[in-house]
Amino acid sequence: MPFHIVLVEPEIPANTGNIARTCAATGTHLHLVRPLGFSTDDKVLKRAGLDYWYAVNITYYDSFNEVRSAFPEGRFFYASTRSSRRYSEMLYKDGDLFVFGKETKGLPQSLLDENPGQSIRMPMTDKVRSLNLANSAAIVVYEALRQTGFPGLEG
Ligand SMILES: C[S@@+](CC[C@H](N)C(=O)[O-])C[C@H]1O[C@@H](n2cnc3c(N)ncnc32)[C@H](O)[C@@H]1O
Repeated sequence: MPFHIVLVEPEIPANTGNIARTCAATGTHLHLVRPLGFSTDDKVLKRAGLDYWYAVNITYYDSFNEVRSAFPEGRFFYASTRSSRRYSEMLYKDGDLFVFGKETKGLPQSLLDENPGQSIRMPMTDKVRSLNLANSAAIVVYEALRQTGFPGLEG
């Protein structure tokens, strides 16, 4: 079973394009929750995903609840700078879903409150407020892949 990256209302096309490329490279499915801050025809979006779009399994939703409904048995992990749990402490398994917030505001606090124990954080210095969204997604998915032995990947 693949891993899943869920982007809630992403705003910057280059980030989503970059994440799409990571998904193509890792066999991870990409889920985009509207509204998006860009058109799916956006040139920056396309360029950031290079010519790998054909290899991305991508689904669109009108709300995060739709994603929850599509994966009733899914294990959701919420990446947030407001979490106190280090991302590498969690034990991931095939089929897990990783949820990321929008670039300006992150995930709604209500989502984190409704899912206690399921949020994760990448440690940082106190010099920055957050990591870049695309970098965050790559860090988390590669940790999950590392833990599960990089199934289906070469090298
Ligand atoms: C640019 S950040 C959002 C910044 C927002 N001001 C906040 O504090 O959440 C976009 C997304 O990247 C992820 N992210 C960035 N840095 C992170 C970190 N250190 N730990 C966990 N997630 C992070 C989160 O999913 C966040 O919603």
